[in-house]
Amino acid sequence: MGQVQSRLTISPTPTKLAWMMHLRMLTTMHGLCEVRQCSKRWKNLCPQTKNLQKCQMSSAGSSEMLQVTVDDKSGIATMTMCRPPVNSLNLEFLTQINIALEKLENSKDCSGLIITSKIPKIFCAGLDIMEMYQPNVDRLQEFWRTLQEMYIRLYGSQLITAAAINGASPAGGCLMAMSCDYRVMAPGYKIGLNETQLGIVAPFWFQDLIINTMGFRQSEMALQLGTLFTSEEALNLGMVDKIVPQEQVMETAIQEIHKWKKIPGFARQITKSALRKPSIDKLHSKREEDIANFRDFITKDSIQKTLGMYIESLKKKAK
Ligand SMILES: CC/C=C\C/C=C\CCC/C=C/CC(=O)SCCNC(=O)CCNC(=O)[C@H](O)C(C)(C)COP(=O)(O)OP(=O)(O)OC[C@H]1O[C@@H](n2cnc3c(N)ncnc32)[C@H](O)[C@@H]1OP(=O)(O)O
Repeated sequence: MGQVQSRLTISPTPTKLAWMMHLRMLTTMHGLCEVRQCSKRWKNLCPQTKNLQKCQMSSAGSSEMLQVTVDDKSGIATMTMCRPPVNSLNLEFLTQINIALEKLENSKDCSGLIITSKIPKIFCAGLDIMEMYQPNVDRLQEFWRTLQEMYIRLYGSQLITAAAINGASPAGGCLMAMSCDYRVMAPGYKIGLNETQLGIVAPFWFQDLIINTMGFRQSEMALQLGTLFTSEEALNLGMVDKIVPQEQVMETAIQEIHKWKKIPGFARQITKSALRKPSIDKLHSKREEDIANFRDFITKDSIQKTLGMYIESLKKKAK
């Protein structure tokens, strides 16, 4: 019974049309022709393979930034991020993630999704800071819309989603992990919404997400202080659900999804949707306003100066 899951499919609504147009515009603007080709290739490949379905999506110039595999037997997909050096989320990478999320959501063979990283000691360093520093304003706005899209897709996914956090996960990396249903983390890494430490502000939907995850009081402290928690602290706060040794992170995520799969899918999905819909609807209703706020905030001289200094500090640290 647990295996028979009905899934909300993306119908050709105005939202879907807008999304397709958005993707088309991106491919034109940023030369992402390979993304489109690869997403076609994904469609063609999957029915032909027998057991492990493998999809590799790459954008022009960089191969295998995102690897997606679907285990035919269990229906569990694994999305592995591999964008060196630190899996930072730029426009192209986010676009690939969104395309993959859409495909998996619409695939009748997929019931669960694990997000993880191939880069040692890093889950995801959050947004690519270079997208926000001395930006082209059109691209900056597209970048933010694409991040909103990722959150809407992942937090609102009908799939059972788990983050296998096998490395550092600050800011946007934490957003991605908290958008999943379950988080398993290796010990000794940091996770949290550290935006204020960079002199920037986590927008309302980041704030809603952390509040939904670990409650108001702890969130207001964490958000104001921009705290990066150790894995152990994050476990105590409910930001992550389990800590296991590094080499057991993936297997634990798989086992957890199997556990969730035993619950009748329709009941689980309706419950998830009821719990998460208010936050998602809020972002939907304020989407354009949020993009304008982000643009106006990021392009302020004082914020550009702060970001410049932060980039310098990261570079110095890296030397
Ligand atoms: C009124 C308000 C209205 C609206 C809202 C407005 C605002 C803004 C909200 C914006 C939200 C932002 C969310 C974010 O995600 S911001 C990004 C935050 N991320 C971080 O702070 C992480 C920074 N990185 C690190 O802490 C470390 O790099 C990390 C722990 C991930 C890994 O450490 P490690 O020692 O392994 O590597 P490093 O030597 O530090 O780095 C290697 C190279 O990678 C570059 N790097 C690191 N992080 C980023 C990044 N996020 N983006 C781009 N590049 C990054 C780093 O500079 C090194 O590069 P090189 O020097 O080798 O070239």
